[in-house]
Amino acid sequence: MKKHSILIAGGGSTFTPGIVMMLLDNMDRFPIDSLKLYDNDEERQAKLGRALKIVLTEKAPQIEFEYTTDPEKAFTNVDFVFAHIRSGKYRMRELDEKIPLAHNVVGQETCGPGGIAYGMRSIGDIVELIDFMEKYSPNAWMLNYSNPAAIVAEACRVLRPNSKILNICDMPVGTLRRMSQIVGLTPEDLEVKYFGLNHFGWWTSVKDHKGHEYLPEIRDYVAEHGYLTKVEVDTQHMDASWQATHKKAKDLLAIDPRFLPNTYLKYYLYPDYVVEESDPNYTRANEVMDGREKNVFSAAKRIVDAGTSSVGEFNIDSHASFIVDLARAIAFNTHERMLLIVPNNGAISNFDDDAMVEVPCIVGNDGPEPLAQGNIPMFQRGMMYEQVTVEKLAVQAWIEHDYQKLWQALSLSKTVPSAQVAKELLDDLVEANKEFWPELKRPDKKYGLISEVGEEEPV
Ligand SMILES: NC(=O)c1ccc[n+]([C@@H]2O[C@H](COP(=O)([O-])OP(=O)(O)OC[C@H]3O[C@@H](n4cnc5c(N)ncnc54)[C@H](O)[C@@H]3O)[C@@H](O)[C@H]2O)c1
Ligand SMILES: O=P(O)(O)OC[C@H]1O[C@H](O[C@H]2[C@H](O)[C@@H](O)[C@@H](O)O[C@@H]2CO)[C@H](O)[C@@H](O)[C@@H]1O
Ligand SMILES: [Mn+2]
Repeated sequence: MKKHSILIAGGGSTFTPGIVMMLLDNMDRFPIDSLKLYDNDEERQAKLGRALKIVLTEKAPQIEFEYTTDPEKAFTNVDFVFAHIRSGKYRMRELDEKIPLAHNVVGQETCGPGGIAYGMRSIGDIVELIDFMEKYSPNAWMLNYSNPAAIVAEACRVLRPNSKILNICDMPVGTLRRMSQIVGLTPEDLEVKYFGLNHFGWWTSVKDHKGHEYLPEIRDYVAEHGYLTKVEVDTQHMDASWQATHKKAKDLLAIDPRFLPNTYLKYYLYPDYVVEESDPNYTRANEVMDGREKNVFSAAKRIVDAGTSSVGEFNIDSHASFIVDLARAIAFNTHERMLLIVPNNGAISNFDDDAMVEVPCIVGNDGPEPLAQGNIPMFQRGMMYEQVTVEKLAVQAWIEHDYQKLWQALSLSKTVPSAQVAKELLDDLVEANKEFWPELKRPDKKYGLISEVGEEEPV
């Protein structure tokens, strides 16, 4: 079996150790002979790199391993780039969440104004990674988890339409794992139909391989418990805020019980509830910094201090298995069925061809072949059209350095109550993101000012 060479870009990510452990666990079905880490933060990456060197020396000494901040060293001679960078790191994620909340608007990593702000930081960094890959390993594939995946995917479609990059999300696989537990099966037993955008979609069918439809049974469960399962199936998402998110799915189901909702829809359908439930002084970024980040980096430190991997725990989960399965599907032409973010091109027949949608695909050597999902109903189509336009406007704003388009993107987001709030928020986000965003061209003063209440002259 051919052995592959993997680069993990964002080597200092909290998800890097899990993916490395998953690669080691899959050596019989996806053997590798070289593994490299690349990050632009030398110190952060070295903390994990030193620990992983010990793990690999003990468990798979035949794999060549290195970590580097040099793009040429990193991207040369690789078959796959697994990318999961966080432009602006947790410091900026915290602001993406807290700035909107200060305006009583949803504060979330990938949805609403926070997601748009993060997108404006990510686009340039992802394009840079693609360009490194194409320069140093022109035949490689990039499998990209870096968020916000919807905006990143649209930017790739527009800016690098022929590049071998696949944008992916672990939410559908994580939720499928929950669904399979609800009906007493495993994810491998089930095959789904799904349509939507990233973090914005619906399951229309969940069948076993004999064709039995489980959606009604899962629906009955979700109507009562959301996706909260009796036995925790997820090593990452035990935190209170995620439990609340899984539970809230029951209210997402209520608005259209024909389909099973993606949990992220809560930010669009119940934004007032989300704001009410949020603590503007302690958001998910704080929970992650105090939880996953501390756990991963302290496990790494224990390994480095002891000089052996037997003292530290790195978890593997569906996030890691999905990216490894995807690489294997491409490498060995397995034609597995997976949910990916791809140009629509008719997959959803009554939706725009040039929208980046999330649908099931068959994956082989040539990448994904999207499966037709047919027509979608008016309610979902309307919501998706609004949201995809937000994402497209944000990408155009980045490309054209256009303040007006970004203001439009924020105003159109279902999470933002008015153009007035959108503008106040945007001005705070511009200020916070000075280091990262392109400088935006301001609107024509003659038209671009909002009048204060009571300021209008009588005609
Ligand atoms: N698509 C999905 O479903 C999914 C699931 C989980 C995580 N993610 C994403 O994975 C990424 C990593 O998440 P995390 O919580 O582990 O973050 P993290 O901050 O722990 O790791 C990100 C790493 O990227 C590095 N980095 C930032 N900009 C870079 C650049 N331009 N070049 C190289 N390295 C760079 C940082 O130094 C950091 O070490 C985030 O984008 C997150 O949103 C996506
Ligand atoms: O708040 P975070 O940083 O913990 O996670 C944000 C990410 O959440 C989703 O990924 C989850 C996934 O839904 C869950 O099933 C499990 O596998 O863990 C994942 C990561 O923690 C989401 O899909 C990502 O886009 C977010 O970045
Ligand atoms: Mn995701």
